[in-house]
Amino acid sequence: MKQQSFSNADKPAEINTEVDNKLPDAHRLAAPVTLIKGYLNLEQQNALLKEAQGYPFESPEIEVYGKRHRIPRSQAWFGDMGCDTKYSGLMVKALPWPKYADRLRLKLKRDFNLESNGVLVNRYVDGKESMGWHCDNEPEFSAGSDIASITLGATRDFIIRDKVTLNKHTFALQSGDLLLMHWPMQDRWDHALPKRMKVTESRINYTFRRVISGYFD
Ligand SMILES: O=C(O)CCC(=O)C(=O)O
Ligand SMILES: [Fe+2]
Repeated sequence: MKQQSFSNADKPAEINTEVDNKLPDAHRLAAPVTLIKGYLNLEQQNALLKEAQGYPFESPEIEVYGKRHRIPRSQAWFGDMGCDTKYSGLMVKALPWPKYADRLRLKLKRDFNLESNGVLVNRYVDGKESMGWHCDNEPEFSAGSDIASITLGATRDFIIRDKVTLNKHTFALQSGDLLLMHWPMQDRWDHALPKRMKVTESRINYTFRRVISGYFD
């Protein structure tokens, strides 16, 4: 596979996870997200967790500053035909939708009119696995579309950071929670899932996205 530029998420960034609550409210931009706690019930969570055990997760090796290392998590991409993407700088062809992931996509469409044609699934086996600061504004993502993020398994801190003020908000995402990242959040804010060494359980995250079909053809 041809190696291309790596994404910021895989740079060994220093992650300062301190929440900045010092700025008065008037100096903060409203966080362009909506958090829906307990969006999925236990039955729905379990069906997805079971299904995810069969996903073909991959943890590609990439080169960062001349050194090869595997990304500190594993990932799988499902989508409609032609809805390919890139992650960690590598081209990824869409695999066909698994049953429960597709049902969840339809539920998001019904509940929020969220249009998605692909989902990136990330698996973090424990708190040593992580994702660095980045934003999801790749050119293959359709303008004007929100990204829906679903958490299953371990509770982990998800941090968003204003690109200009560096003001941060932390969300302790729990199993079943939904976080909607509203367009154009990706232009104004970065986000990260920092290491949490005390976490021993695994976490699965689904981010439903809308990509431009045939972008890489
Ligand atoms: O695991 C998460 O909550 C974040 C995932 C993420 O930011 C991404 O897949 O782009
Ligand atoms: Fe992201």
